[in-house]
This record gives sequence, C-alpha cells and structure tokens, in this order.
Amino acid sequence: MASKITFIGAGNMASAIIGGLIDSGVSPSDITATAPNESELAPLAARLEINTNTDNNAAVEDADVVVLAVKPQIMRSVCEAMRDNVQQQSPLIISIAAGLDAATIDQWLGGNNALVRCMPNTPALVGIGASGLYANSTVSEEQRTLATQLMEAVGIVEWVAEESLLDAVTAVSGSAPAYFFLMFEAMEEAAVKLGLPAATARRLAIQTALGAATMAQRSDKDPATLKQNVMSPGGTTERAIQHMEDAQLRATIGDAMQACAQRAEAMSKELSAN
Ligand SMILES: NC(=O)C1=CN([C@@H]2O[C@H](COP(=O)(O)OP(=O)(O)OC[C@H]3O[C@@H](n4cnc5c(N)ncnc54)[C@H](O)[C@@H]3O)[C@@H](O)[C@H]2O)C=CC1
Ligand SMILES: O=C(O)[C@@H]1CCC=N1
Repeated sequence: MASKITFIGAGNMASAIIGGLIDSGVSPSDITATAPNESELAPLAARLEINTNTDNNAAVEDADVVVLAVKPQIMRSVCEAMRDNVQQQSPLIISIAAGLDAATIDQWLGGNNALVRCMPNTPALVGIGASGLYANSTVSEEQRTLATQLMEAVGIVEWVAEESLLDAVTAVSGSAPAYFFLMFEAMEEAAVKLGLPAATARRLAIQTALGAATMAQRSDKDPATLKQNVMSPGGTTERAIQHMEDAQLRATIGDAMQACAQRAEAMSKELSAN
C-alpha cells in the first residue's frame, strides 16, 4: 500500500488507526496527521515517527488518501476550509465521523469526491478493529480496494450496501467496545464485593472475555450453543444467566443499540441542516 495517507485530526480514533497501520508495516513516513495544536502533535510524532502538520491544507497537498477524523460537529468548517486543495488533489476521502452522510461531506468538499464512509472502532489500535465501509458512486474499484487494505491493516472490514446501515454498524461495533468495558467495570465491582482483590478480578474478567471471543470466533457453533455448553443443569451458570434473562438484559442491549443507531441518524440530520 504505497500511498500517502493524511489524517485530519489526531485524536483517539486517528491515533488508534495510525498505530495499527504502522504495526502492520505501513511506513510512518507515508503518514501525516494534523491537529490545531503542536502540543498534541509533538508526542505523536515522537512516538510514531509520522509527519505532522498544524495546517490541514498543506497536509492534503500530496495525499492519495485523506482520512477525516475530527469530531462531526466541526467537520463542516474543516472541510470547507480545505475544499479548494481537495478539489485540486482529488484524493480518496475516507470519513470516520459518526452520523454524517457521504453526500453532505462531499458537498462541503466541493462535490464529485470519491468518498468512503467508514465506521471503525478503537480496538484498531491493537489490530483487532472492526470497520463497516460504504462507498459513494465516484469511488473506483481500485479506491475500494485501497480503502479495504487500509482498514484491514487494523482489523476486519465489512462493506455495507446501503449507507443507512452504517448506523447499525455504529451500534454493533463502532460504539460497542464501550459496552464491553462497562461489563468489565460491573464484573470487577461485583467480584470485589465477593472478596477478590480488584486487580485479580480485572485480570480474570478481561481474560475470560478474550477467551470467549476467541472461542466464538474459532468455533463453528453459534453463541447460543457455546453458552449452553457452559451451563450445567441446576448448576452455577444457569443461575447467573437466568438472573440476566429475568432482568431483561437482552432487551436492554437491544434498546441501547437502537438508541445508538437512532442517535447516529439524528446527528446526521442535525449536522447536515447546519
Ligand atoms: N472514539 C471512537 O471510538 C470512535 C470515533 N469515531 C469518529 O472519529 C472521529 C474522531 O473522534 P475521536 O478520535 O474520538 O475524537 P478526538 O476528540 O479524540 O479527536 C479529534 C481530533 O481532531 C483534532 N482537531 C480539532 N479541530 C481540528 C481542526 N480544525 N483540524 C484538524 N484537526 C482538528 C483534535 O485536535 C483531535 O486530535 C469522530 O468523528 C467520531 O465520530 C468513529 C468511530 C469510533
Ligand atoms: O460516541 C461516538 O459518537 C463515537 C462514534 C462511535 C464511537 N464513538
């Protein structure tokens, strides 16, 4: 992947993807990241040896790929300020912003841009990310492959046929690392109440999640069967799972994911109307 990649924004998500790309063999000299303040960029440049720039326009000048990684609320001003350079350079644009549709971003960048919308997640930092991708009609086959290669460097990639499905991707993977972190918090708290030291509880809970995820990934059995295999009739797991079902955990997860997807949709309406 010998392309020059510029990240507009160097925060949590951009640095996770950049870290993953470098680990996968992309040369740091092919990567540039921007942010308004040198104080944010200097540690990143020192740690990852990438190029940095406080000037977005300068950073897109020789870019083959421009990854838009700023908060959705400032995307418009950021895009409009670099519109002329983007139009001149015609890079592949990859937006990772939640709930901002491709047509709106394209318009802010002057129109006719090859634009991929991507919903990644932060485990990209450790090469175990999960990204949903959607391409507008200007994106060529070659650019689609490039976007796939880029995001596969930091995890798995699923293309969606309709842009609106990215809201569902946000609910099931983009926002979802936080759901598991909440579960770790709750399990640690409960284990401490049961008498374990916090550090022991945390280690056991995290390792168990890793083991369960790895088993589910490698097994040809579905999650319901794997769950059943842990539950001895009349035993301990059955009691715990029954408690979760009685407390409507399943419905709570469903409602939470629906709220997440609806928020992504609402953000899109709010931000494109501004
Ligand atoms: N954090 C996450 O788990 C995920 C975030 N996203 C999306 O990624 C995008 C970035 O989110 P985070 O990295 O979490 O936010 P963040 O706040 O950590 O990073 C934003 C970055 O933009 C920079 N920035 C601000 N103004 C700028 C400007 N005018 N020009 C260039 N850079 C500027 C900031 O200095 C910072 O480096 C958002 O659009 C979010 O929806 C998508 C999936 C997951
Ligand atoms: O919470 C958010 O809005 C972003 C998008 C997906 C994960 N974090």
